[in-house]
Amino acid sequence: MSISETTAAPTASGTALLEARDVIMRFGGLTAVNNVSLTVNQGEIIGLIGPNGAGKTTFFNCLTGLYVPTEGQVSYRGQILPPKPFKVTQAGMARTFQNIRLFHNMTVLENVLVGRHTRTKEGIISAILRGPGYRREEAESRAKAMEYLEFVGLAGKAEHLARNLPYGEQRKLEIARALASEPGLLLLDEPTAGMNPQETRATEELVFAIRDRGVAVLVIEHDMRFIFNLCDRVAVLVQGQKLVEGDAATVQGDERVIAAYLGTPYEENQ
Ligand SMILES: Nc1ncnc2c1ncn2[C@@H]1O[C@H](COP(=O)(O)OP(=O)(O)OP(=O)(O)O)[C@@H](O)[C@H]1O
Repeated sequence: MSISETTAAPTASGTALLEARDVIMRFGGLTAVNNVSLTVNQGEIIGLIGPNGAGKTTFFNCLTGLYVPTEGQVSYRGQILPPKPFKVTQAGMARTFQNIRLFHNMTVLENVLVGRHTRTKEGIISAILRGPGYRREEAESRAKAMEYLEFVGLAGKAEHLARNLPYGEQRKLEIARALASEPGLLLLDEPTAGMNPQETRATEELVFAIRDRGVAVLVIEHDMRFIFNLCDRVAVLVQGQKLVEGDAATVQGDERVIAAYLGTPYEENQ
């Protein structure tokens, strides 16, 4: 499928990477995402928060090609993305999942190698014949994969089976696998779910380090301390709609956000 051109809007903070415009996702009579637009620029860490069932994961699925939005448009670096996860990864967006999706009976290293397949060129015939091109590429892939494992702190466990890693390390492995596709934008769906405070702090550092490598990050998270420490901007989804978007102080001080989290309607003239 071809990727068609649109115009990428450069912004004050840098080049726009992801531009979601007026995205709507309906499941029968339920509008899970209702007209949401969001831009992520190069060098940014953007947070997506909202109460349970607000539509955050559904929006992620629309961005990453798992769902075809009912309406709206998603582009990356000015190219409209085809709604196919493989094509989205190839274009430069990688993600992790709320419910960890690793190949549990494969080793840690093999899991990262799977993440590299969108960046390898040698075809299936070459792989079967194990020609020189394939062997060279395989060696390069392994070296790169080890580099990503080193980066997330799992190099010492490269030969362990993924299923034997503690939960927090499985989340790190998912991040290494996503990074192995060399994305420009990484989408993290609840990266600290199930982590203890120490692991959460380490994940915070890891996300900063990812940004410092030149990868922008869009992150869904329920841990507010994590989000407000980390993010340049935060968008709040409530019942499928974007209620507020701004820096930490703006969002934290917004009465409507507080009301949405407490489950009480906010009256405009209070
Ligand atoms: N495949 C689907 N079919 C039908 N309804 C769905 C589907 N996926 C999500 N929904 C509904 O869409 C709404 C938004 O769900 P979603 O999982 O996106 O919310 P969320 O903000 O990610 O929630 P949480 O914080 O609990 O993960 C919910 O009402 C959910 O039940």
